[in-house]
Amino acid sequence: MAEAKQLSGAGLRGQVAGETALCTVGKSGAGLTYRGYDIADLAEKAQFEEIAYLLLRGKLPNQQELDAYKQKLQSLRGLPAALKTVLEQIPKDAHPMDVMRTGCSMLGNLETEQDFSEQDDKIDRMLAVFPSIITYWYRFAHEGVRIETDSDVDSIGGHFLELLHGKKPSELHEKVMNVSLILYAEHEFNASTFTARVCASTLSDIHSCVTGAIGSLRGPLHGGANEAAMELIQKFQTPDDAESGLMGMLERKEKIMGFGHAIYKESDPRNAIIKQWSKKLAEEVGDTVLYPVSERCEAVMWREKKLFCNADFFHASAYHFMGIPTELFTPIFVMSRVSGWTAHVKEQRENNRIIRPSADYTGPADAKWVPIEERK
Ligand SMILES: CC(=O)SCCNC(=O)CCNC(=O)[C@H](O)C(C)(C)COP(=O)(O)OP(=O)(O)OC[C@H]1O[C@@H](n2cnc3c(N)ncnc32)[C@H](O)[C@@H]1OP(=O)(O)O
Ligand SMILES: O=C([O-])CC(=O)C(=O)O
Repeated sequence: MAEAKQLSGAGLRGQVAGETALCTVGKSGAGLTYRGYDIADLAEKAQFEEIAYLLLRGKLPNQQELDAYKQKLQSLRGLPAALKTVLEQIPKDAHPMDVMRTGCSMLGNLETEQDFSEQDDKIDRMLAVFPSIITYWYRFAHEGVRIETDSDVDSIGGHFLELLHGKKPSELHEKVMNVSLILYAEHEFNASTFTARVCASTLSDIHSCVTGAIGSLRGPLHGGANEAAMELIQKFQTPDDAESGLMGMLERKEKIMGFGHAIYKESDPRNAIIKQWSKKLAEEVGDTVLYPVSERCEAVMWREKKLFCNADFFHASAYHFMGIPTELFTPIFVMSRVSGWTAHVKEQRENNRIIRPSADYTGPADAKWVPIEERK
C-alpha cells in the first residue's frame, strides 16, 4: 500500500479545516472513496446520476429512486428566456468557464434560493441545466444557431454530447462521459470545494456558493489543468519530441500541467481509470500520436521527477478523441463537481460556524499618519 504524503507548509497543507462524511482522499496514500465506496468500483458500475444521489441524499438510490431522480433531472434541462438572452450577449472569444460562472450567477437571479428548504431543488436544477447553459452559448456563439436544450438521452453526459454535436452519441462516448463525470464528482477539501464551503459558512445562497467555486476551479493549478494538458500534448508530433520538449521544460523549471497533486504521493487513482478509456478511444479513432505522446510524458515525468499524472492529464486526450473542443474541458468538470460542491454546502449548513481563520501579520508596526500634502 502506498505511503501517505507528508503534508506541511504554506497553502494550509496538512491542516484539518473541518469534517466531512462525503469523501476520503489519499487516506492510504492513493485511495479515493465517496461515502465509503471505492472510486474504481463506482467508475466501473455506477451511473453518474447515482453518484450525485449518493453524495446529495446520503445513500445509493434503489431502482425506483434512481428512475425518478433521472426523470426529474431530465425535466429540468430547459433554459429560461432571460438566461438565453444573457448567454447570447457573451462574446465568442469569452472563456467557457466565464460563461459557466455568468450562467450560474444569472440562474441565481432568476430562480433565487429564498430559503434553505429549497436547496435540493436548486441543486437538481443546476445539475440538469449546466450542460444546456454551456452548449447553448457555445453553439450560438460559434455556429450562430439557437439549439433546443431538451433531448431523449437520459444521462447527463450523453445529453451534453448530443447538444454539443447535434446528434446522439455512440454507446462508447456516452459511457466515457459517464465515467469521467463520476471521477470528477467529489474530492474532499480541494480549492473549489473549500471556496463553496467558505461561502456557505456565511449562510449565503447556493448559487453564490457554486459561482465562487466555478471561479476557483477555473485556474490552471486546479480544474483548468485538463485544458493546459491538451495544449501541452498537442505541441508534440512524436513521443521522442515529447521527451525532449519535457526535458527542456523541466530544465527551465516550468510547471507541467496535469502532473502532481497536493494530497496524493505516488498516484492519483482516477488516472488509471481515465487512461484506460483514453486508450480505447485512441483505438477507435486510429490515433497514433496523442496517446503515445501522453504515455511518454507520463514515463518521463515519473523517471525524472517522481511526478505522476493526476485526474486531468489523460482526460485531455479522452475528451479530444470524442471531438470535444479543448476550451469546454473544464466546464465538463463543473457539470460533474457541482454535485460534490453542493453536497459540501449541505453538509456545512447542517453544522455551521462561519469559516474565519487567522493570519500571521507581516506588515509594518506603529505606522504614523502623514497628511496627504506631506506625502512623497
Ligand atoms: C483535478 C485537479 O485539480 S488535480 C491538480 C491539477 N493541477 C495541475 O495539474 C497543475 C500542475 N501541478 C501542480 O502545480 C502541483 O502539483 C499542484 C498544484 C497540483 C500541487 O501543488 P503542491 O502541493 O504545492 O505540490 P508539491 O508540494 O507536491 O510539490 C513538490 C515539488 O514538485 C514540484 N512540482 C509539483 N508539481 C509539478 C508539476 N506539475 N510540474 C513541475 N513541477 C512540479 C513543485 O514545484 C515542488 O517543487 P519545489 O519543492 O522545488 O517548489
Ligand atoms: O484535491 C485537489 O486538490 C484537487 C483535485 O484533485 C480535485 O479537486 O479533484
